[in-house]
Amino acid sequence: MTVGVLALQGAFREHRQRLEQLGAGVREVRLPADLAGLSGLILPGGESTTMVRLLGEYGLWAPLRDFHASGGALWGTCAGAILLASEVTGGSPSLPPQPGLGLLDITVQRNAFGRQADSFTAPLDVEGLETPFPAVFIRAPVITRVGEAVRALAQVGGQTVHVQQGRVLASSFHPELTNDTRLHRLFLALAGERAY
Ligand SMILES: NC(=O)CC[C@H](N)C(=O)O
Repeated sequence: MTVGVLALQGAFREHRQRLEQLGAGVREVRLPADLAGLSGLILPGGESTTMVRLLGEYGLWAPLRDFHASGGALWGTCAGAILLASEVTGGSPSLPPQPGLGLLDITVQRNAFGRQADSFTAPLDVEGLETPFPAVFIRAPVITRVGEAVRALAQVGGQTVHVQQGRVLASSFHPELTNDTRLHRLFLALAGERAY
């Protein structure tokens, strides 16, 4: 089984390392053709406005939606979670709303923890894990609305930060920046359910 990491910008190398630590085959994805034969794809953290622009330049919007429709698992972390959302808030009021892939029925608010709590690490209780996960938040978004089909799996201070809808996972934090590989392992299990 091979999984991909979207490698346009951001923390894709760290995701790659975690996946390789677990023995998974990993491919960096930059072009539509790179998606062929993958079981899952991680969209990393970074800067979502930049990634939105690059998705257009590399012609990836429709291929990513097709990848999802054909059963590929997706996991967006931080900026990647913003890319997956059906609605994005928290951008500049003078700009049109930032577009998303719309593969996850959530509203996500960018930079939601404000300046004072710009970056922090919190032990996070995640449904499905026996002990807390050390979650690193960096100018993180929060999920302010979850659709009926979406399960909220973790919260910080009453804010939802980790969700699942079918074969799509999204996390507000950076799971690739710690040595804890449990969430990557769960993602590989989800991706492995794809039949080839
Ligand atoms: N660490 C991150 O991925 C930050 C996300 C960034 N604030 C954005 O809106 O895209």
